[in-house]
Amino acid sequence: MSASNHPPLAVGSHRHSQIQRQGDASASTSNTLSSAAAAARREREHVLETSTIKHRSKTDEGRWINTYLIKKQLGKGQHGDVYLAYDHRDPEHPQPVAVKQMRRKNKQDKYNNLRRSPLPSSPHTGLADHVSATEYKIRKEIAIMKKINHPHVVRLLEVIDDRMDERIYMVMEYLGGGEIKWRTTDNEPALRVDQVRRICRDVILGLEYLHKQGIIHRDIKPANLLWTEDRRMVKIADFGVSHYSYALHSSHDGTIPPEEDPLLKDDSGLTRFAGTPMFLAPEIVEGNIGSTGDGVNGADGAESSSTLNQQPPATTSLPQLPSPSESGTVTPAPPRKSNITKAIDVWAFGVTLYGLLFGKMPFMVEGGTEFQIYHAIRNLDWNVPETMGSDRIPVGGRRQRKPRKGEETEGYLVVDLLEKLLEKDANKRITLEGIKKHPWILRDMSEADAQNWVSGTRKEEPGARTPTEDETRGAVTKIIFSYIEKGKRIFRLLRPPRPNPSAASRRMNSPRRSRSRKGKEVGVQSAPSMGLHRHRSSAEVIARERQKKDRLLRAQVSKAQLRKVQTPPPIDIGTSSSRSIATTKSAKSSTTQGSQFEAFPMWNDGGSRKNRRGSVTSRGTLDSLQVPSSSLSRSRLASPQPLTPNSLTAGSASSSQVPSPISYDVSPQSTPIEERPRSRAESEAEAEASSATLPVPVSNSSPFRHSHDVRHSISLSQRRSADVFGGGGVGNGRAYSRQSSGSDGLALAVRASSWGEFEEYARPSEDHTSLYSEGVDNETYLVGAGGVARSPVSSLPTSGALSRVSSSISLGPSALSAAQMLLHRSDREGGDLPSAPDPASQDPSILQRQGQYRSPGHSSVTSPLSRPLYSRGDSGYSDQQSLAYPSVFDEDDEGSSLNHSGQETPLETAFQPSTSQLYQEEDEESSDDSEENFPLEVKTRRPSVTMSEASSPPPRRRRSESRSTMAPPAPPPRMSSERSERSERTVVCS
Ligand SMILES: Nc1ncnc2c1ncn2[C@@H]1O[C@H](COP(=O)(O)OP(=O)(O)OP(=O)(O)O)[C@@H](O)[C@H]1O
Repeated sequence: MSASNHPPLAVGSHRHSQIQRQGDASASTSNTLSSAAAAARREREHVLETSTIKHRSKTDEGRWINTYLIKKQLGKGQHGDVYLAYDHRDPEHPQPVAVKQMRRKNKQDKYNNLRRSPLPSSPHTGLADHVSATEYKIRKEIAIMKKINHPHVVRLLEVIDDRMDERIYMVMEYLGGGEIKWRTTDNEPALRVDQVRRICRDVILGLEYLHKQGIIHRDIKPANLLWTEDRRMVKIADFGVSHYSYALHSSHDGTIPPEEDPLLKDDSGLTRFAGTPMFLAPEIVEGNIGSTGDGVNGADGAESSSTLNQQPPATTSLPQLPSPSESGTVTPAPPRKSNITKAIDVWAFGVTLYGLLFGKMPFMVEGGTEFQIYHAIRNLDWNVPETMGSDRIPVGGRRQRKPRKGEETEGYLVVDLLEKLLEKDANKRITLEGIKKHPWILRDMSEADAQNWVSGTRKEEPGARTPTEDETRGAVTKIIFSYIEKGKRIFRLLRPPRPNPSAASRRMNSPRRSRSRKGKEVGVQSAPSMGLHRHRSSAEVIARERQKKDRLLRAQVSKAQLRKVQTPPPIDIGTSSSRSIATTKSAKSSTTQGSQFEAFPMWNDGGSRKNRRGSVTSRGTLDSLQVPSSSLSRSRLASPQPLTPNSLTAGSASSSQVPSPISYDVSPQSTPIEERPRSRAESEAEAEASSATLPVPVSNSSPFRHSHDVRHSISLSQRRSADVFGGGGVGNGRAYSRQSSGSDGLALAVRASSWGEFEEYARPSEDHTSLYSEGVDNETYLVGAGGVARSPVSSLPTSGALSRVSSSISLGPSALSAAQMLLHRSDREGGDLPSAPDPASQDPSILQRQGQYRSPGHSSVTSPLSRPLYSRGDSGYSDQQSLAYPSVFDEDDEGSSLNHSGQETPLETAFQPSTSQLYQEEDEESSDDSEENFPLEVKTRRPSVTMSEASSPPPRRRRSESRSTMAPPAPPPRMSSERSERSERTVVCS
């Protein structure tokens, strides 16, 4: 990037920049738009916190995460990848944003099972303590960024933190100018001196604001200073190692800061040695050098920084420091919080200024190790080249005679400022206030501007905000509630059907039944809840279970009777919109003609949407049925009758409409009522109405059918089919859930028994509460059957394999006998039971797909419970087969079939892979992105050195200590001259 390409830069102050912008009539429309958008964003008071990923898809345009269309990779840091995305909240004017996506756990977390030391007093300490070290850091970064609102600091706009997702997404304002390029490939300065000055002004203002907020950035360097798109302003980015100091915050005006997020105040993860080696202040590196026992600077790093005041003469020959291997064990110095002051940001700013002016680092040691760099930082003096900036302004040497007042050269002023910035004694180092008044910074400012500039930024910038009380509970509270919420959802998913006619009919008839509750209960009450009530007393549990057993036993008997009288006749409705699997792929445009329609319409839904445990039954199918208003009367429920062709009309056009994933904000007026995107509440209400009015073809003598929502009955059947027989629902054919890939008859039956056919046998191994229970360790998270669903690890065996293992291990003899009973019964009952047409039988492509594991004799199936889709002889299907189809289990159920508008998502979206597969794809995709699209744009950083004392598990440290006493550790890394940028990476060590 050549400096001459830049438009003239505004003077660094925000105010000045604005003035200049106003005067710049030639500003492009896009710039105007983007600054208007930026202004609008600035007005946004609070950082949005989104706990659910409702929409995730991959289209030709890019990847979608909720409202964000992710376009290209902007950068790659040690903490995550940053992408350019467009916020389509306003589809007319998508706004560019930067989305940083970070994994909650890195490999080290996964294998080391790191635990944070306890948080300070907080009611939520226990849970917060369970997050991984990486997630803890991410949350800290978020907590810090949530406090920030300043024109010279990158703003956080939204945090998407879905506990079911392995990643956390930080949506930030987009800075289109990218990182400051401070040197050319020839190691020459890339910027003019006046440009450097303007950058400095911006950084000073940003830093000043941060310090007043009690935030020490700790990683100031050119790479963390980003240009706005028009390159008129620079903002400070990357708070990955930043530290919030309560004392610093309160010291500025003597007031007690408002209640802060407990994470902010928690210093348990504070590492003294964090930042980028080349930019580390002497007071930070001193302990590191001292701890090597090299005898140069003291042994323990605990000496006062004032003892470093002696400035050794500049020299090119460095004393060779003994490597840790020569000096014995490396004893990490205890963290000295007192060293972590705002002075370290001032030092790093000095190093940055030096780099911008001269195109090199002040303490660069050609070919030296990091230890030698630290030694240079602490002990050696710096020198200056003859010229500075790309405009090659003469400097005049390091030691200059003081000119008369008013006759100072630019070179003299620069050196004077650098002297004060690169002062090794932190106590003597210039402060930000001093820097603001320095003549070089004030140079070329009018007196009025200078006065304005010096009078400084207020502590609370316009638009700056104090976190609300809610926010103060912030990240930690979020963790808890999201755990609880997800837990509740799982509970609902696993709750068994309650065959209590009076209660159910009461529920159905109650006008006060809340919509949301209706929506959530639909189709989810078929799994056992045994073992889920962990916190109940055992007596209570036993009593409850006994009652439940009795109830269920009665229900079983009635169900069996019920099945025998239940024969839904096929109904041809001509142009129904029921969709088979074959229509799935082309569903965007298709309206299936003349297909058969069954009294169990969802059976014909055939994979047109995700058929997964706990999901709402087909919206499309329900939509397609326009039940006459007469049938909407509740009284029909009391005496349900089979559907007749006349009672149904096809409404396929509306149901097959696939909305744009971004269209949920479209106003109702703009689209016909049937086609307009619907809210979730609306769709739930509709689904509820449809299901409530669909006559159920059951005998009047069955008291239980009345008590069930139709969707309950059907999705229960579907689910049982899917779960018991290791495959998709009847219509779906293949919609695998993670827990549904049993491979042999007995295993299948075991799973069936555990899924509620014999509900007294719970599925302890697949009990989802184990995922979320507090006492679960990382091992369980990773290898537990359910844990796979939320902690996908590529190296683990397939979920099917895990499920089988866990099932067979954890179910005892009683469960096995129950399974055998089930098998026996399914064999016995299979022939007598009513049949529903298999969509596969109507669709050759499905037959072809299923042909590998399904005998033609099974082309017609009955209630999935009564007649297994796959007989014992079929012995399920292999994991390989299951891999051929996407798993749809772990998508959020709100987002699985309905988008924000409540409409069905495009079918490709609905039939999307599991989260882990998505991750894999995303990984592949990100590498693709970086390789194909932006080979030159991606900045790859080397991973940091992490020697955090706080985050290292003690036993491991002891082992490494003992190892290091026995065998010499590897020599320290060499700092090569060619790869000097290595020193720019961020390190986190204590
Ligand atoms: N808001 C943004 N707008 C544009 N680009 C950005 C933005 N934030 C980050 N980037 C780009 O992404 C890169 C990495 O981002 P960031 O520094 O936040 O990640 P990191 O993991 O903390 O990296 P590191 O700690 O190694 O510096 C940046 O250097 C920058 O190029």
